[in-house]
Amino acid sequence: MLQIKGLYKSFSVGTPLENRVINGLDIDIRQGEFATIIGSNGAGKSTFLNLIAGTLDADEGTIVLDGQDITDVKAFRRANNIGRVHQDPKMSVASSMTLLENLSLADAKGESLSLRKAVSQERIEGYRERLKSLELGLEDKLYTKMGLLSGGQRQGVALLMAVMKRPKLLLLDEHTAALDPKTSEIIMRITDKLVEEDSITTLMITHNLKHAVQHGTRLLMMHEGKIVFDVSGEEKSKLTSKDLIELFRKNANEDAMEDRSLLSL
Ligand SMILES: Nc1ncnc2c1ncn2[C@@H]1O[C@H](COP(=O)(O)OP(=O)(O)OP(=O)(O)O)[C@@H](O)[C@H]1O
Repeated sequence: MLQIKGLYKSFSVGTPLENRVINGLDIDIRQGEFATIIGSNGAGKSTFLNLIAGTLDADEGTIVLDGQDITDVKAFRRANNIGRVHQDPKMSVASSMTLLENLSLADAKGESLSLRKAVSQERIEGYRERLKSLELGLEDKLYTKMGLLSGGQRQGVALLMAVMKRPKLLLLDEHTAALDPKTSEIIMRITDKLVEEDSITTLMITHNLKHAVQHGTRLLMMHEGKIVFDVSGEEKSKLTSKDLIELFRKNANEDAMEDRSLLSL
């Protein structure tokens, strides 16, 4: 489904601040896989997702999504097939617009202006049903501005919007990191539900080692711009947070042990 070969990305090239962030990364993600991605601060996780989404251009390498080479495809075109949720809700939803306006915008993604349909009562009822299934009390808030909703409610809506057009790929960039532990569990339950409903191929960056082992079908550890550990299936399901700390010790340097990953067990 997603094949990445020989990916490189550096910042500030040719200056004393040159930073080689992605260093020959190869990965093949199969259809329907849900991979959690962990790694110490600065390992290149967000840069990796930015390169897939096209918000950053790769220096070298190829990215193939569902058989199509998208390496040179612009980010706004890739967005037709790639849904994304960020840590900051402001990057995924329009805070000054109502919930209904946000949902209808997501619903119209990829359609030309002339083909966009008016929001019918039937559509509104459809949105209400989907919102109800999130169990976040959003079904009666269609005319509320997004900025007035709680952080958890906004991330729930952001997830719903990201999967609304059944994307080929869903990218989650620490989408629960800004939430309190209880709300973060609720958002992870919703994540699992939405991903499973449509078998969406998903990549999720997390600093929460418990989430990394409890969710998804595959786990990837990044270090210095490469995948240094890759486990799936039964092996993944047997993995514990403690095993991950051991793996950090083995695969990363001592600095990695100091970072906030260990605070989120
Ligand atoms: N647009 C950019 N311009 C310059 N440097 C950047 C840019 N984006 C990322 N970097 C640098 O690349 C390195 C890796 O950053 P990245 O955000 O990918 O790491 P990460 O693994 O997601 O870290 P964290 O867990 O802290 O979010 C960092 O040193 C960062 O400062």
